This record gives sequence, C-alpha cells and structure tokens, in this order.
Amino acid sequence: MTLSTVICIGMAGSGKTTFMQRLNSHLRAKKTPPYVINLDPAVLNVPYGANIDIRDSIKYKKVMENYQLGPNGAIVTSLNLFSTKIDQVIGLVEKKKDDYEHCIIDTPGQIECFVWSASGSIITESFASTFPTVIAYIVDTPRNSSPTTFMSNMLYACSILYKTKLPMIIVFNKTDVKKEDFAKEWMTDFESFQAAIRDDQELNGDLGMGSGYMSSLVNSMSLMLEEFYSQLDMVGVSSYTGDGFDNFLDAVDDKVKEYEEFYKAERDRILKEKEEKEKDRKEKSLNGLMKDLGLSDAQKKHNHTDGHESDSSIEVISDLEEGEDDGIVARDEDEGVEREYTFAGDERMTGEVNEDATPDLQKRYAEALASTAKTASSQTAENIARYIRE
Ligand SMILES: Nc1nc2c(ncn2[C@@H]2O[C@H](COP(=O)(O)OP(=O)(O)OP(=O)(O)O)[C@@H](O)[C@H]2O)c(=O)[nH]1
Repeated sequence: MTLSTVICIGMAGSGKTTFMQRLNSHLRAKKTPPYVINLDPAVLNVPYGANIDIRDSIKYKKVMENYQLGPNGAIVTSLNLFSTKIDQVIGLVEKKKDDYEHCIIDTPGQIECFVWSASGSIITESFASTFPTVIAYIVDTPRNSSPTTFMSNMLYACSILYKTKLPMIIVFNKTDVKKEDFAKEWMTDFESFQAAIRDDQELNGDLGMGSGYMSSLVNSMSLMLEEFYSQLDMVGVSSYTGDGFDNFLDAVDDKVKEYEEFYKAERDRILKEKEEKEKDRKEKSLNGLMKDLGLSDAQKKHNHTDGHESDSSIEVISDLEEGEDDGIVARDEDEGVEREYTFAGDERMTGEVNEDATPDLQKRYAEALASTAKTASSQTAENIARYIRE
C-alpha cells in the first residue's frame, strides 16, 4: 500500500469541507479510512475527524489580534507559522504511510491565501516531494453554468496547474442541484462552448448577437483552454448524496499513476536543477563572505586546495543603490482625513496587541526560524567555521 495525497482546493463556498467530509465517510465505509489534515485556520467547525488540524497549533484570532492583521493576512500568517513545522507534519504522515492509502487535505476557503502564498507552496511542495500528490479542484457546478463564470474558474484552475505542476482532477460538486453534463460538453466540444457564448445573455444582452468585445475575448481564451483540458480528469460528485465518489477515487488512482510516470521525473529534474543552482549560490556567497572578512589571498589560495573556488570579482549584490534608504515606504500623513466607522476605545474592535500573548507567539516564531535556519544554513556555517579555523 502506498500513500497518496489529495489536496482539496477551490473557490470559497465551492464545498471543499463538505466534500472532505463525504470523501472521509466514503473511504471509511470501504474500510480504507484516510489520514485527514485540516489546513484552514479560520474554520469554526470541522465536520470530520482530523488527524492533524492547523487550529491545534495556531490560534487564528490571536494571530489577528497580535499582529493587527485582517482576516486574509491572518490566514497567510497562520500558514506561515504552520509551514515552519512542515518537516514534523511530513514526519508524522510518513510514519503512517503503510497504514493508509490516502491522505486528504482541506485548504482555506480564501483560495489565493493558499495557492499564491509562499507557505502554501512550501506545504504543497513538501507533500509532493514525499508522496504522490494530486490536486482536487472543487467547482460549484450550479454557480458555473454561465460560460463566462465557467471560463474564469477554469482559467484559475489552469494557473494552479501550472503553478503546482501536479496532476489535477476537476471535481464538479453539487451535482444533486445541477448535473455536470454541460461542463463536460463545453470542455470536450469547442463548438458547443462557442454556441453557449453566442447565446449568453450576460455577454451579449437580450439580443444574443455574440459580437461584443467580451465574447471575442472569451472565444480566444477558450481556445487556449483546450490544451489545458486535455491534461485533466473531470468527475461530477454530490457531497450531499455521495454520488460519483467511486469515480473520483478511480480518477485519483489514474492521476497517481500519471504522477509516477511523468510528473515525478519532471519534478526530480527541476529539483536537481534547483539544487545545483543553490550549491552554486552558496559557493558564491561563501566566497563573498571571505572577501568581506578581508582574508588574505594566501589564505584563499590555501582554500583552493580544499576544492573551494574563490572569485575576487564577486560583489555583494543589492537592489538598493548606495546611499539609498532601506526601501521602507513611510506612512503618509493623515492630513486631516476624518476616519469614519472607527471603533476607538473598544479594545475588542481595535485589536490592540495582547501583551501577554505576544511573547509566546514571538518565541514560537523565533524558535521555528532558528531551527529552520539551522538546517538550511548548517552546511554553509560549517564551511565558514572550517575556513576560519584554518
Ligand atoms: N446541494 C449541495 N450543497 C452542497 C454540496 N456540497 C456543499 N454544499 C453546500 O455548499 C455550501 C458551502 O460548503 P462548504 O463545504 O462550507 O464549502 P467550502 O468550500 O469548504 O467553504 P469555505 O471553506 O468557507 O470556502 C454549504 O452550504 C454546503 O452545505 C453538495 O454536494 N450539494
């Protein structure tokens, strides 16, 4: 039994959590319970038993208060804090890899907080480099029955595919309300999608002429999407009735095979390339450091015998010109602007920093950073120490 990971991503309200709940109970009924992870720090109730829940280690509301952040900033910061522990999380899942067939992961409702944040990439990458990993992109089928909305959603899915470089299944959810047949037709028969654009009243008004700027834009973008559709699997499910979940599991099996055959080789190649670049970068920064420390040429030459090249032409590169400030943009003066709807005086509303809670979070941040820094730069630090000793 090899464990594979399914990461559920989708627009807010597409039904990720309900889908996770149904998938969990479906797999349990088949006597193959999944390993479940919740990565949504802001969710109030998780309606399924999670093996790992981000809310156990990160208190979303505290993050909001202590760092004076809005809801989305707090989700990103919570994910940042969590991603510093990702090694431990992967370790926990790895220990269970012989007992489970699937590890299913729920992500925050605010899709961009996960997909476009550094921590989202770190978390996805960590899973994808350890286990075969598949993205389940959840679509609210009834809400995507207009060709314009449908295409916007597909463009988003396309950007996720190219960002994560992982096999993807488009899951048309809520088929108890609207069947997914129209979407499948649009994805496989370009003519029928064009006909839908022509008839779409949102684009063309009541006359349905199909001659507007928008419809020609949608037309050309849909051509581009044809290539994207060819790389996907699509299934229709109802998280309410449980319809289509066997098909979904078959699609996961197919995509895991695809991952092993194509994606893994491609990922390994990219990782190797990255590793080599990183090695190069470290070597250059070590040499730069030697230069900064003002070590003599003789010492440098001595180092050559150790296999370390040194290049005196290397300079420390900075985006800032000499004499320029540190790039921090100063806050504009308020210039008499009267703020409306403020909640001054009410601590609960202003989100003032809770002095008691801050040190704890700060400490955790510092510890997490220290341990990350330790692993990431220990090689460089050792090299430096050895060089200085010499
Ligand atoms: N009819 C129907 N409704 C569904 C289905 N799946 C989810 N819903 C409803 O869709 C709404 C959103 O579902 P959630 O599971 O909370 O969606 P989500 O994507 O996790 O939401 P966020 O995490 O807040 O973005 C809820 O009211 C669900 O009851 C389904 O298969 N059929």
